[in-house]
Amino acid sequence: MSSSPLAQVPPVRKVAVFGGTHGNELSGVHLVKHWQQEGATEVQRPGLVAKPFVANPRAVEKCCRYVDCDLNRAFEPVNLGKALVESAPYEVRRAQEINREFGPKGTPEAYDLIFDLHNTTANMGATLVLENSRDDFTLQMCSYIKEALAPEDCRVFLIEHPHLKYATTRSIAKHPVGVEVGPQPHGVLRADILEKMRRIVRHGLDFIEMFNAGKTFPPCTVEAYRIVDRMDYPRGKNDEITALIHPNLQDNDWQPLHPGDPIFLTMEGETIPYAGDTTVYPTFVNEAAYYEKRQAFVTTVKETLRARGLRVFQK
Ligand SMILES: CC(=O)N[C@@H](CC(=O)O)C(=O)O
Ligand SMILES: [Zn+2]
Repeated sequence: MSSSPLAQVPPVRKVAVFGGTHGNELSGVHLVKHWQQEGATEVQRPGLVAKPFVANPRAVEKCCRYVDCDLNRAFEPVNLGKALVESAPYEVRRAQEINREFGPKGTPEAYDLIFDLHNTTANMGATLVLENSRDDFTLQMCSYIKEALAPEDCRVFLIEHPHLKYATTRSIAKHPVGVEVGPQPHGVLRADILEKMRRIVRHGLDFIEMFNAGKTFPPCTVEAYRIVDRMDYPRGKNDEITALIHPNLQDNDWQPLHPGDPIFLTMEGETIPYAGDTTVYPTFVNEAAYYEKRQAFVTTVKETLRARGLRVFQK
């Protein structure tokens, strides 16, 4: 009989909670400003420091996603390393500042963990966005958060992919965790959505506290949805969208989409079916911010991720 070896991971002491990576996603903006004002007592735990931080203050001030370019795509090593000219986009300059304070990305000095708070107009509920399917610590934390929120759903969305992955703000941390909660229109605050986000962060911090204190976590599995493709809207002349998300698909994030199921509805009333040849799980269905990215929804496949048993490694 063989047992999977225990993952021994250094303590997670430098933690940040980012809001306003997108300035019009208001749950994270509001929570982070609140925690900054009340002295961050709600996010402090013995054995760690959690810093609430507004990632894109200029976009927050204007209540828009970004000023020059999407901050949550700006953390490519080439961007972070390049010498800045006067005319560099605001978000590229901001990415370098953030990388200096919380990174540098990929170095031992980097923050241990960043929660990056986002909202979506899609009906995704509570979602944890992961970048790495083999990070035992983060998977164990997701498993803990999912259990703590049950019977409410909390999905895990995995953006690990050879070319669909994007260079997120949180990717400068050793353990990046995106927190995506919807549906909420951008520029709007909803108490139910904010509360879900708040509970995820609190449970996540509880987990980190227990881990740092020496608790051993047994091996676990986490059901995840791995990104496989992006689907654009049908487009006509001048690149105009010629069909809308079909009512059968609208609000049905995470529900199985079978070959031949309706995905779009044209202005003439014609239904456009899904042309793939396997069942997929759509998400980010009709996300407002993705029209400009030519993305009507994302398709995912379900996958069971395995985490080894976990214990803190003390030098
Ligand atoms: C609607 C939205 O902004 N979603 C995020 C997802 C993430 O943080 O990974 C983004 O596209 O950056
Ligand atoms: Zn966002």
